[in-house]
Amino acid sequence: MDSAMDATSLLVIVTCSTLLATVLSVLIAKTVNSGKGKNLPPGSLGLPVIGQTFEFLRAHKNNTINDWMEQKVAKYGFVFKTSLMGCPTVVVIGQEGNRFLFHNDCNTIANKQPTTVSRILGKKNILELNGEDHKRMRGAILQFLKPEALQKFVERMDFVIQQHFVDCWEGKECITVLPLTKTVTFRVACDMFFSLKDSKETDILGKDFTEALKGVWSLPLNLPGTAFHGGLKARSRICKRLSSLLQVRRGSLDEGNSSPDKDLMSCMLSMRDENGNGFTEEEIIDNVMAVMSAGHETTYTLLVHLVRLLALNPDVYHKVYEEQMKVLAGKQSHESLKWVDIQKMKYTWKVAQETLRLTSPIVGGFKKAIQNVEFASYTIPKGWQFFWSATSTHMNKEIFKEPKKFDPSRFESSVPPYSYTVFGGGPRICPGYDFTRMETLIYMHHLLCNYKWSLVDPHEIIVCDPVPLPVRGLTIKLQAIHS
Ligand code: HEM
Repeated sequence: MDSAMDATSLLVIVTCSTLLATVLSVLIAKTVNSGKGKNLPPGSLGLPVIGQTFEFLRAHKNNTINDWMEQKVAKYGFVFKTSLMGCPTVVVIGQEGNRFLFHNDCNTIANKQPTTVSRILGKKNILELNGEDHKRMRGAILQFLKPEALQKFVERMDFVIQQHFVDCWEGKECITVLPLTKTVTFRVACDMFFSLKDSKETDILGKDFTEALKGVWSLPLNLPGTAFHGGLKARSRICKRLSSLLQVRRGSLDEGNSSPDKDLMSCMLSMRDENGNGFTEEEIIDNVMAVMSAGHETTYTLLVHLVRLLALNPDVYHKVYEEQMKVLAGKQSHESLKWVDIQKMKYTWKVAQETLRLTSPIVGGFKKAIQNVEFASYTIPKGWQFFWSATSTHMNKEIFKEPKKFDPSRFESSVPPYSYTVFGGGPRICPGYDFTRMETLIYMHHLLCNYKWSLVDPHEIIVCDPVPLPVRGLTIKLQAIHS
């Protein structure tokens, strides 16, 4: 009964809001066309708006977003207007567009997230902040994520990952990669961000995070049974748990049993601005949640595709294997990896970069025009949103020759600016780059040094929900290496 009501109200709300959005878009389109810049290529504005959003979402889900974009580009060029999520949108593809969006000041073009982001991750989370507030919070997060600070964590991360291989891989002939990478990356995050090591507790928190993230990727409809409602409930459980962990971290700092560089929470608790003011509990909790959400799905998606693409490309696998064996040869038995070892894994990181180019966990992002802006001689009116597409730029054959081919050697020389945007760009470029690199390389080292593997289904379909992943989680056959 409940779910029938939910479905009906959902349909009514979607229909009403899209009708309203259609009317608004047509009105706004008229405004644009009377603006001082030349008119934007029509794209599809004015056609039934709901169709565009559904087409976009369907293409995203089926992992055919690049084909969808390619068709639009062939028809309208690299800048065109359409309507996505009920909002008039300018899609901008390519280096010039990326440069324009990443470097515009926040009084002209601001970060824009769906309302679900602030409701689930909290209104103080970094993704919601602009200007000075954003700078201050980003500075604090980078204090922990910058390479100089991360170096101290290599051994700790190495320990969690090695333990994961012992617990979940040893003695198995077959495993499914996706749930395991999800667990290990979450355990690493809990240890690094608030020193939580208990695996039962991290697994409970992990389930709540998964539910909260489903709420982020849903319609903001707070009715029992909806993903958004479940997400809000998960958020309040997470906040309760993070709040009690915060008291523990604060207590340890006050008693002198811990230091500010122990984990992200301790680092944020210890920071003071020039007036001696620290962050509030709300700011710390919202931002620990934001960092975990931004860093978790993205990283395990990369690991799953690395396992997949190495199995499909034996030549590349052999080169990665050689590199990891060289690193291993320089170590004492059971000695943990060090920062200097990570720096030796250059080819393995190129393979990861190429994996990200082909299967970017983030297809692109939305921004919003705060006032009328000019781009490529077009006037884009205040209130419109922009969509920048990472994956379409990555598939541009002018920049990446044979773009569909898996070829890590393209990263042997530097790629042109604003063409590889897997981590975004400008003042909001992903601050988790070095963390991702470190975790990925430690994981690959232990995988390559201990196992050979093959895919049970080399043709497993990839779907985006919301990140691109093999639909059945990528089952592999394992063979232990006794080195
Ligand atoms: C494969 C891994 C990852 C990918 C592909 C990725 C990608 C991105 C992208 C595209 C953005 C938006 C940039 C923009 O708007 O210009 C972003 C922002 C962000 N990422 Fe990552 N990310 C990854 C891993 C991580 C990790 C491991 C962390 C944390 C440990 C992290 C933390 C963040 C944060 C906090 C932001 C918001 C930055 C801001 O608004 O200033 N990310 N990431």
